[in-house]
Amino acid sequence: MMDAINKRVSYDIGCMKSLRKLPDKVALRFMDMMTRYMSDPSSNGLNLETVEGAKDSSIKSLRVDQGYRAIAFEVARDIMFVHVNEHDKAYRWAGNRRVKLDPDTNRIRVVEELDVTVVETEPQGAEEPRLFSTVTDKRLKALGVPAEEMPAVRALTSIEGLETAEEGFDPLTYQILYALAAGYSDEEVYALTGVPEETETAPETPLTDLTFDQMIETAESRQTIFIPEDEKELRRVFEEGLEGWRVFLHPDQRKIAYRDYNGPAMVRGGAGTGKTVVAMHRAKHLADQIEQDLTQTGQRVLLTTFTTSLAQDIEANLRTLCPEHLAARPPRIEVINLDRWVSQFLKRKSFAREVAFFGEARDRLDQIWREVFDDHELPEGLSEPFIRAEWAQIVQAKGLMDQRAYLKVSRAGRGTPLDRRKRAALWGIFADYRARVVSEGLAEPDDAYREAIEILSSEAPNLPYAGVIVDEAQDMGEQAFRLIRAIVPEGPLGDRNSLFIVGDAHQRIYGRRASMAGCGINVRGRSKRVRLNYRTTQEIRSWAVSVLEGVSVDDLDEGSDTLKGYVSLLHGVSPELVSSTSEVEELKGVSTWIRSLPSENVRLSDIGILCARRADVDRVSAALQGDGIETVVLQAGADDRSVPGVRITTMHRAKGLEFFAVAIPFLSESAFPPPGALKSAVDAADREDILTQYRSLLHVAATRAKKALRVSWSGTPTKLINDHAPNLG
Ligand SMILES: Nc1ncnc2c1ncn2[C@@H]1O[C@H](COP(=O)(O)OP(=O)(O)OP(=O)(O)O)[C@@H](O)[C@H]1O
Repeated sequence: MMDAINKRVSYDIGCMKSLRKLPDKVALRFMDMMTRYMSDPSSNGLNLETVEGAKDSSIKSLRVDQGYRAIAFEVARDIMFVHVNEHDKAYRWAGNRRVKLDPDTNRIRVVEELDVTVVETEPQGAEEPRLFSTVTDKRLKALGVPAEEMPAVRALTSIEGLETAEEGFDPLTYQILYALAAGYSDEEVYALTGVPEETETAPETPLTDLTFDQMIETAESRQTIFIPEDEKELRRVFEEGLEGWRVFLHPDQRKIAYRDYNGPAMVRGGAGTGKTVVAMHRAKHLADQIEQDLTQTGQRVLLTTFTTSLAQDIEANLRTLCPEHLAARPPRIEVINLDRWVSQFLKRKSFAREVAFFGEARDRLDQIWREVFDDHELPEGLSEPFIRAEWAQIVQAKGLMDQRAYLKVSRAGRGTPLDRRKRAALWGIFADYRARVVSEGLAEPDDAYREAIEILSSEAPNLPYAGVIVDEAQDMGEQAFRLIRAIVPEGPLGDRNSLFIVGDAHQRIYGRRASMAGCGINVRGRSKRVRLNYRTTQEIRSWAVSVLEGVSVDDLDEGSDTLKGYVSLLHGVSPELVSSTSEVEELKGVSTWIRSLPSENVRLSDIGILCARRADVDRVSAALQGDGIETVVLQAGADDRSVPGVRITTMHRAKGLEFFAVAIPFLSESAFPPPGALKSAVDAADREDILTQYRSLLHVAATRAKKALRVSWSGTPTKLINDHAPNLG
């Protein structure tokens, strides 16, 4: 007999789901027993009893209270709970179950060995069409359905029947069957379950050799099995309800987050594929390493984003995922948006100039440009907006400090060519502008980044960062990445686990662009893609993708990316595309749509109305309020969903958020892109860039919707809505 202290307890997703159906007091009692056992196994031993007549001798029952039993498998040092139910039902459930090590899917499976004759005599009637009658046994097996479950699969006649029978199936089998019933192709089912296709190369360790305690730890098993690290984590997961993602990662997500890399790594993936979740788990993994390795004491992980609101959301979620790392003194994880990090760093270094991120300081920069333009003659054929764009997109983005560098620089991507003479003339203007900015005690954000890079390179201050994780990488420019590289430079001992970069260039909405290689960050061979969309239905996703049709998108490095090969976990209704005759009618339509959403499932705070322009936000808010609908205009800072009201905000601010239902109004030709945006285009190439940016913005807005999307315009719709999008005639 093994000592109780050495037992490891785990819970499969079926156990968690069965608990949710029981009275609270039973679930609480079970939680209490299990957390007490975990905190002190020797004084709170688990009295596991053999289940008489069970097919599998490792199946055990545990008395939760007089009327309820939990069912577990006890194999060597592991106790894996799989079900909790009323006494008789629990025993009946346990009778035919077996635990199975399944090398084909690299998982622990819990299967029911059904007596075929029992299935045949079920009352559905022989003529009733079977749900999977067109799917062969061979195909089901290849997708990951174990032979033992085949009779039960064959007996199913409808999706509803499948849903009712969920508890009867192994959790992975259920996922496969559900996807098949919903019409997924085999390749899509593989993406969903993470089961490797047969053509993939065989793993190094033959999986057949794995024992139960090794098999339960695979990334695949852990898609459906939760192994708590301590009683605090167990309590958190029980208490928070089944917030699936916190514990049940997709195998690809787990493999990407929980491993070592010999250098910078990158994760790409379309909207809603759980990139931010991976970034959070990565932070936890690195912080766990810091905690366990005494030589790293005092170190921390920097998790940085482009926007403030995303940093706040991530910090709040990390407080449930790994509160101990944030509460440690000093904390083992720091979450902050990069602009803020730079400001704080420069302040500590007594940088005297004010960084013009927004507001009055930015107005002051506009004023300086006006003064400079008054004092200089513009080179022939070049406009003021062109010169300002050249400054921002070339000189500042690339950190050019002298004329020589500017004369040599590649201006790839800029439409209007500039010969040497024009460049020299322009440099005179740029140098004057820069001198005036400095003498006014101001700095542009790119100046601040450059300054910080210089300080880091020359002083090599001993920053406490063991690694940096970057979310929303697509919106960060070259200087930002040079800075990130300077925060954790490659050291004499190498570059292990230094940088972890997460992003999606399809969602680039601020016009900045950097290539990793160009910034000294080599991710070659360490670049991964996550493909399963957890947020948005297949129907909404494909509409959102159609908006980007024909646009070529980079992979945040030197290559290109595509939105092909993604799969959504959910199916639903197609987006509603609504044409109105006037904006008043359009807004009335939005009110009616809000009222038509099922109020028993959808809180007002789960509805988002997303507008291109700030001015429209207030207009929509006033109109909805006029119709008696409560609204909340989102400002900076985290969104507290317990405050009631439909959320109204800009498409930019909505980045990183998600809503059950989203409406995007004012997509008429004259309003989207807003006329002002295109007026600032300095040449044809710039105009193309702006259009792409607005396509991405619409893509971002549409992919905030989980289940329902309503897109509307009055008059003629914007050209950015693709002609062959669904429902558009
Ligand atoms: N393994 C998982 N199981 C269940 N839900 C998940 C899983 N991974 C992510 N999710 C959920 O999917 C949604 C999208 O995740 P997340 O915000 O991390 O995606 P993202 O790729 O960063 O999206 P975007 O780029 O659009 O901002 C969230 O609701 C998240 O909780």
